[in-house]
Amino acid sequence: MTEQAKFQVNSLNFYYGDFKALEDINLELRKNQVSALIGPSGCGKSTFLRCLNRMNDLIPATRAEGEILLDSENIYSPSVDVVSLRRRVGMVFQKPNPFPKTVFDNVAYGLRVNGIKDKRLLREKVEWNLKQAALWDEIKDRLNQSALGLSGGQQQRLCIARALAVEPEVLLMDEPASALDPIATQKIEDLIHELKKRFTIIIVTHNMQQAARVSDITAFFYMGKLIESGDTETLFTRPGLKQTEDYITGRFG
Ligand SMILES: Nc1ncnc2c1ncn2[C@@H]1O[C@H](COP(=O)(O)OP(=O)(O)OP(=O)(O)O)[C@@H](O)[C@H]1O
Repeated sequence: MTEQAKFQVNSLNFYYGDFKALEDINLELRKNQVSALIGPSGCGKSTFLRCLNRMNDLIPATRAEGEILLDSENIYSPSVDVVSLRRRVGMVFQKPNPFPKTVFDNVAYGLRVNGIKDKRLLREKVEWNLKQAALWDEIKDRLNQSALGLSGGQQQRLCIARALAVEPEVLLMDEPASALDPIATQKIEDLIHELKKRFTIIIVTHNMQQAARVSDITAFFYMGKLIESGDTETLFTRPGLKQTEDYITGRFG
């Protein structure tokens, strides 16, 4: 594992029952970088992303082989506490999924779970995280209103604030902007750019322009295999393999 690596994935296979959804994945994901996972529908991007915080464990009859090192510790080793793993490796989903609670309570939720009771400290932390998610200015007067009344883009940034509140080290994002309009998408992309200074970010996207805009490295998956990965600019301008070139130029997928 290199000095810059946050995750080192070695010989990862993943199965849903008898179906092998990921085959022999080897990949380094670096600290304070944005890594984009691209590839046609069904190629295993989301499955791979969900391996990184063992969210797939929640799906019955699934099985992982190989290892995923997070700061040198295999997250699949029996001694790993999955709850604390998921605290370290937070996740934001495609569809914004705020709790049916107030804006304030959505962000305060994880803080309270972490044992913070002091009202002033809670308020400070909620404000800080909403600022981190570039949402504070828009909604500071609506903290006590339902999160469900926010726009889709605001809800997604609220979900990011909620994920950040538990102070993760890594943020997994599964198509975080695919349900949003171009302006809200731009805000999420700007935010990703800011957040990578403090976090390691791994994003699944169907949008290749978005991968090219936001990521430092890109990994191209096809039918459960990692075909090619590397520096985003190089991958998009001088891909090493014909399969990658065909995909990024829109010849298939
Ligand atoms: N819960 C599940 N049970 C069984 N098979 C699954 C499950 N989730 C995904 N798969 C299968 O695993 C393969 C990879 O799916 P995955 O969702 O990881 O692909 P993806 O690249 O993220 O696709 P998309 O871009 O459409 O979201 C597919 O063949 C899919 O049908």
